[in-house]
Amino acid sequence: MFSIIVGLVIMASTIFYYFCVRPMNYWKRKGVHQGYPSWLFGDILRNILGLECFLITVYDGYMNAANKRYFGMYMFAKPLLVIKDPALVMEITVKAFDNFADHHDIIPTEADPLWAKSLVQLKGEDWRFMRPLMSRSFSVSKIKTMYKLMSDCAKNFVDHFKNRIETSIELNVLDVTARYTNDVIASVAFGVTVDSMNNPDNEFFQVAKRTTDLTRFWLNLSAFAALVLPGSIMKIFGLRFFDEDVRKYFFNVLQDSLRMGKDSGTLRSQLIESLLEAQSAAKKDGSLRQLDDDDILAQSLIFFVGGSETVSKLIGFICYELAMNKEMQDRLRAEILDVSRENDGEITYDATMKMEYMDMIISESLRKWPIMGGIDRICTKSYKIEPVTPDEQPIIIEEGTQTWIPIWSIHHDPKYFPDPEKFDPERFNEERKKEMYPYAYNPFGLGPRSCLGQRFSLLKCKIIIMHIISNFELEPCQKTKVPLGLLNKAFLVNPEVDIIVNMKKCTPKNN
Ligand code: HEM
Repeated sequence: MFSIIVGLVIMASTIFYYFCVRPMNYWKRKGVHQGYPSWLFGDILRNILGLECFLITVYDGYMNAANKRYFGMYMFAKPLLVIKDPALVMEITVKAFDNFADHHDIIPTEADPLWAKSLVQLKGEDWRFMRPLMSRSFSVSKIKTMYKLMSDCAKNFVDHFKNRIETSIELNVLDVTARYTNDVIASVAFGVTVDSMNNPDNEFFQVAKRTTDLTRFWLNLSAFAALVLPGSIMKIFGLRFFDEDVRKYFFNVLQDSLRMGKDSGTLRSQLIESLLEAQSAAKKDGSLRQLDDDDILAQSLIFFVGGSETVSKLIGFICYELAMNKEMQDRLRAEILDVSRENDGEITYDATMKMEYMDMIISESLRKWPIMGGIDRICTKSYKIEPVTPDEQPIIIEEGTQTWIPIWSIHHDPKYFPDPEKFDPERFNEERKKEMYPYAYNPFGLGPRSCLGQRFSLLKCKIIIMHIISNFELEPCQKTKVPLGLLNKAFLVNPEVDIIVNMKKCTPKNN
């Protein structure tokens, strides 16, 4: 009996050592700096418990690894190489793209086949096939045609508040900007008109809200579970991105929109138009790679997952910073009104693109609040990082290893952005932009896999800010949280509390 117990203890200790202790020395064995990971959970225990935002955990590790170009972390037992040095970031994302071509599976294909078809998750040849097709939908000429649709939604937003009797309104910024971004997506990606400003209970908005809430418990649980569980187990527990009813709902919306487009001879969805062209071209020439309806639906849903929360949060942070910095707000208003006067009150796409101070404000907001916080690349072909400092040795990154580009940390590193907590749009004036450390500013990622929606997001953001600032004054109120930090339970950039500011109608005097 005694020997059985001893045997079991030895077996349990050996298993524990091999699965929970030994993996936490992976980077040490390679001579790479690492922190103090805990057994089993690695460096993410506080994130799993919702005690700290993952970006802050990485930032602490980043600061502790002073003078290093990279350092190691662990997500449970999975090693993660964090790239600190902007030149090395460029090497991995651009020069060595073929070795680091893919993202890791946020949710495995087996658990959520629709999510696996979206460009964000596509891999290898499938990604190479889809990226140029999708890029057509985001060309300058396509974006220009979206200008009017976006302006209509922004005008609806402003009218909603202008028509209210109060001269000052306490605004939960993210709540209302989510409604604006929703209406834009409904219009440009699905070709339907919804009015979430005046009718926030509309079904499209309600289903979209469920899809885009990236802080929702099940999604975060799924993302953590995907680090340890095989797809088949996740499928059994229903851990996925898109619920079946969400898929069905948007599939029907898309089908209706296509049918109506065919009947009237005009298809309003800019995105679908390009994909449908590709679908019928592939059918005609009998190409091996056909596009099915789920391929198209998956790309439309990216607008929600990649492009809804991100843009509404960016607008939210800009409103917050402008409310906190009245002089900057006044200067921006003056620029907008000047451009408007020059164009007889009608601001065009080209005029919007010429607003220099607007660009500075948005760039600095994305510097201080880089919505994605970081990006990953999976090593798809093993790669050697050559040493450049005396204390470095060559390291081989093995195939399958995950790397992390800590955008938040780099954007908050005083070495690249002095006084990083200060909101200072002057960092992006023509003179200082030239002095900026190369590859340190990357809110949209970089290289062939950088954000496809960059142009679209910036335009959508400029249009609404233009409408808000030319009609209202923003100022902090009692409920405005100062300073504003990050939400602990979120993985990426989320404000710790609602962003609440006062919005006052502009009087002719302050116009
Ligand atoms: C403020 C808004 C946004 C920010 C800050 C942002 C940021 C990012 C970042 C950092 C990446 C990863 C890039 C990389 O790995 O190098 C990304 C990827 C992507 N984004 Fe965005 N994004 C925004 C809005 C949008 C919008 C509105 C759309 C679509 C309508 C969009 C579509 C995509 C797609 C499709 C990818 C994957 C590209 C690929 O893998 O080829 N994003 N975005």
